[in-house]
Amino acid sequence: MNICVAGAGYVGLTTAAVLAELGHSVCCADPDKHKIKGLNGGVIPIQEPGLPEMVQRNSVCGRLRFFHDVPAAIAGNDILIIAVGTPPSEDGRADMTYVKSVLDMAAGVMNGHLTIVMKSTVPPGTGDWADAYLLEKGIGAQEFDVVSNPEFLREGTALYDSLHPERIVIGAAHEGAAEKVYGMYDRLEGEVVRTGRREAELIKYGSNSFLATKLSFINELSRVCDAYGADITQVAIGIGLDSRIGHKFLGPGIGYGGSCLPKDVSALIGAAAAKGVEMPLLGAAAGVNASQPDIYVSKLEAELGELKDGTRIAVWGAAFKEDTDDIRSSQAIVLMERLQERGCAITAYDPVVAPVLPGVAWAGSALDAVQGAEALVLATGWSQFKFIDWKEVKARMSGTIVVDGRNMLNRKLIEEAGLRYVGVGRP
Ligand SMILES: NC(=O)C1=CN([C@@H]2O[C@H](COP(=O)(O)OP(=O)(O)OC[C@H]3O[C@@H](n4cnc5c(N)ncnc54)[C@H](O)[C@@H]3O)[C@@H](O)[C@H]2O)C=CC1
Ligand SMILES: O=C(O)[C@H]1O[C@H](OP(=O)(O)OP(=O)(O)OC[C@H]2O[C@@H](n3ccc(=O)[nH]c3=O)[C@H](O)[C@@H]2O)[C@H](O)[C@@H](O)[C@@H]1O
Repeated sequence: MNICVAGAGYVGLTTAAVLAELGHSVCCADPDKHKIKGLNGGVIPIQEPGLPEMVQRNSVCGRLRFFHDVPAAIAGNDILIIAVGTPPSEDGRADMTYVKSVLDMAAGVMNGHLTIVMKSTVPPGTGDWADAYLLEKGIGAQEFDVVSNPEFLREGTALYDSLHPERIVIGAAHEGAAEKVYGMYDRLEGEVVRTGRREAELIKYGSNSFLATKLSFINELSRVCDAYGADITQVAIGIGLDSRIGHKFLGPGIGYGGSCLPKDVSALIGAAAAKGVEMPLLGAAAGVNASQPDIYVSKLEAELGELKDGTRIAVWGAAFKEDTDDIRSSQAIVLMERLQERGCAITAYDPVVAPVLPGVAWAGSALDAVQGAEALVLATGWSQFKFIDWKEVKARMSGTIVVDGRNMLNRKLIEEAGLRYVGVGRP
């Protein structure tokens, strides 16, 4: 199939590479000239395991090409995948500027039939709105279909998730349009869920909002564990053994971050409010998440006394989770900001994220970051932090407190090195 993917970000670039890998002819288009120039020179703008090799393989054989002239790239293809950002606007609802800009570009070059696949995460009703928008622009109803095909990949495992999807959701107004979109994925094995467009749009928001709620629930329960001296890791194992609940997403920590969970929670609340529906449960999940970094500040204060000007804290991790360079809505950054507000002198280290926060010193290694620190907080779960030499950490720190914000470190090794281990929801 001849496919144009609009957007060369996390989703667009991954989707373009995977569809080329599946044998399709793919143009990936993005108005960001710098990004496209880099991609044409083999520079991958994001950190995603396996992506550089897949892009290279498919570019060399001509199945994957990159363009900054988006309308020209759309013209002549029979499928257009929209994979542009839908960031939160001021009122929390999804900002549809970029989606609208792709529709405008497509409308200018449509010639023959175009199947427009909405892969960006968009509010319920967007498919209907896009139909109406194109009709208003004078495009005939027979010239296009708009199909909802939400994306469920996770950053850090994007290629695996795209090649082994648990489900492929296709929301279409009629069977022919759904079949066309399924044709892109017929070599994949995920369960195909065919729905109407609004249902597909809500499956996406519902999934991310449920995950966010599950995380806020376990984080809230970890606060109770802290209060009662119980171990949340044992509690989570026991809860998760109920197959109706499951173990995944029961890892307590610093709260959820990233470009999607926080934004999709507020976008769903906003979409519901637009129809007069309140979502107090989801609002509470967002509230728990917003206050989760404060739990860490309190833990530090419980160990060090009141944090004051110049208290030296080392923070390991800045990305919103491990194996990505994405810092959008990173709770690690939020924590650094809250510590800065109290006057702490922070030295941070992340294996891939470059300095991002004014006033925070950036170290070249995890060990350099702890030099002279009164306390260390692990904020992002990079696996390399598990294998650190704790005796060396102890030798370099001026204090002894290690706050394991992801409950992933080996407590015994830390204590044997003469350091004090403080976990989340652990006695
Ligand atoms: N990042 C993720 O893990 C996931 C994201 N999503 C959703 O996918 C969508 C895209 O997200 P990301 O890839 O993270 O965004 P991103 O911000 O990484 O990339 C978006 C790209 O779209 C480009 N763009 C803007 N206007 C354009 C236009 N008119 N034509 C072509 N390209 C244009 C931008 O220059 C940018 O490179 C969002 O709706 C997001 O909610 C869904 C699942 C996973
Ligand atoms: O719509 C999206 O963009 C994507 O959002 C999430 O994927 P992602 O943001 O890449 O990250 P997750 O792996 O879901 O983690 C989200 C946050 O929750 C945190 N988390 C996750 C799991 C856990 O047990 N505990 C925990 O604190 C992570 O550290 C991270 O900050 C969803 O998992 C994807 O299915 C979805 O496609």
